[in-house]
Amino acid sequence: MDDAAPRRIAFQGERGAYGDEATRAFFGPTVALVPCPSFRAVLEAVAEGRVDGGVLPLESALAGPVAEVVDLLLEFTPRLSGEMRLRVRHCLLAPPGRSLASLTRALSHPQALAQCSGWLRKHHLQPVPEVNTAVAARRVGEEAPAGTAAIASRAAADLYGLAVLAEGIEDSPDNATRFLAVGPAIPPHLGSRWKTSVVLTVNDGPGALAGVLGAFAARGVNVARLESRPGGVRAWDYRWCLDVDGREDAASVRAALEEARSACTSLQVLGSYALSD
Ligand SMILES: O=C(O)C(=O)C[C@]1(C(=O)O)C=C[C@@H](O)C=C1
Repeated sequence: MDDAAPRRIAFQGERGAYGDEATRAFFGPTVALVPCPSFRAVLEAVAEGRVDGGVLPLESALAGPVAEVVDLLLEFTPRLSGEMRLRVRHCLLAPPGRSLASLTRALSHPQALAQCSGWLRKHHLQPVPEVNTAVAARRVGEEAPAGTAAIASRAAADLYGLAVLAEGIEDSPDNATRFLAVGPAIPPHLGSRWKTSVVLTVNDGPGALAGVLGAFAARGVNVARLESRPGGVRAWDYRWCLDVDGREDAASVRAALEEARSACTSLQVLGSYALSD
């Protein structure tokens, strides 16, 4: 990689998406942004070395995991190179001149629709899924469909010539999304806190998962996330995704992983990465 050249980082969506904002927050304003049509396309670009890295949303504080991304990370197992939390402040956007009363539908990414579901119910707007918030904003800007607004960022309003009819329409002021940087490019300015992500399967039986968790508890290692995904060997077997605080090579984490491994049918460390402050 040429050190002087800006790093090429892929994200899902178009300019004005939250992935765009997260990529610039991670890598700085001089990053070369590579918009991709899907989360899978981001990981393919990273795997094939066409970009230096990618940025993906993993989980929302309000709407929970982005299941597609969780599964794609298990499929591609890219290098995990950093984590950040982005405060997500949604706006209701419409072509200039439209009033809130004239609207019946709101187009957006399913995660954004979920994060604003209370507000949409209150204003009798039907949620309509679109692949990305910025794509929703561009479509509403270009096609101006009758009665239709988009939910996206204020930056998307400016980019696509839309008016902001309401701002901060997410159902909680704590709305934020955890983004992961993947691939060889390590974001600059990460902090001193680290996490390690692990995926494991256990035998079906009493205490199997408790045995795994106990290995971390006994060494004072905090389990920050525990999530189950389908896709074990047989139907109704689960893959458990764990994030624990600390680096894989820290003595406590290493010892906990070793003990946990003996209680698992499989255990794979996906990687350790630092968090932005
Ligand atoms: O649609 C976007 O703008 C995205 O970047 C995707 C995404 C997501 O999938 O969670 C990212 C952050 C917000 O939570 C809403 C949507």
